[in-house]
Amino acid sequence: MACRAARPFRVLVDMDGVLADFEGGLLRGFLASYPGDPHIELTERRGFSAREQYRCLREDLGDKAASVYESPGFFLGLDPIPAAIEAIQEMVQMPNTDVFICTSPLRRYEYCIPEKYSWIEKHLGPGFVERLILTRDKTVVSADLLFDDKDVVTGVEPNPSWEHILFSCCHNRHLKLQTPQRRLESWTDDWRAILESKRSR
Ligand SMILES: O=c1ccn([C@H]2C[C@H](O)[C@@H](COP(=O)(O)O)O2)c(=O)[nH]1
Ligand SMILES: [Mg+2]
Repeated sequence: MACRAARPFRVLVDMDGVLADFEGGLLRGFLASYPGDPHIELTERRGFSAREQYRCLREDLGDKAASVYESPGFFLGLDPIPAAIEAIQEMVQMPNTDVFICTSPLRRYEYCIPEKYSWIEKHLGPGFVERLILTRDKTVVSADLLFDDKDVVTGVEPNPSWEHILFSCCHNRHLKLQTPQRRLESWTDDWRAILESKRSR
C-alpha cells in the first residue's frame, strides 16, 4: 500500500488582537463617539470581553462599546498589529507549512464579515482571502498550532488538534499561564522557534 505523504504543518492565526488591532480601534472609536463618558485605558483592560468590562464600569457603557465595533467601517479600519503582516508573509513562504487565518465574526455580522474579507485583501492581498476561516467555534478546525489572544479557546471539541499559543494583548498580559501553555509576546518575538519546536515533535 502506498504511504500517505505527511500533510503540511498547519498554522491557524487569529485576526482580532493578533493581526488586527481590535483593542486600539475600539478605544479610538469609543473616545470619538463618547468623549464625555468614562473609558478604559488599554493598560487597564482585563479579560477578553471589552464589552463586559465597560458594562461593569457602568451599565450603559457595555452597549456603547459594542456600538463602536458594530458600526460600518470599524473592522476594515483596524490597524495591523506591529510586524504581523511581515510575519504572516514570511510564514506562508515556509516549506511544508499551511497558514490559515481563523477568526470569529460578531453575531451582528452584516458589516463585520465583509470587512474582515476586505481587511485581509487590503493588507495581505487577494490570494490570502482564500485562507480566511470564519467560525465561532475554532475547536472544530484541525491544525497543529493556533495563535490566539483569547485566554481560553473553547467549543464543542473538548480536545482540539491544535496547541493554543497565547498571543499577548492588553487584556491578557497579566495572566500567569499554566504549564505547558506557551505565550508569544509579539510578532517580533521568536514565533519561528515555536513553529519549529512543534514541527519537530
Ligand atoms: O469585547 C469584545 C471583544 C471581541 N469581540 C468579538 C469581535 C470579534 O468578532 C471576535 C474576535 O474574536 P477572535 O477570537 O479574535 O476571532 O470577538 C466582542 O464581541 N466583544
Ligand atoms: Mg482574537
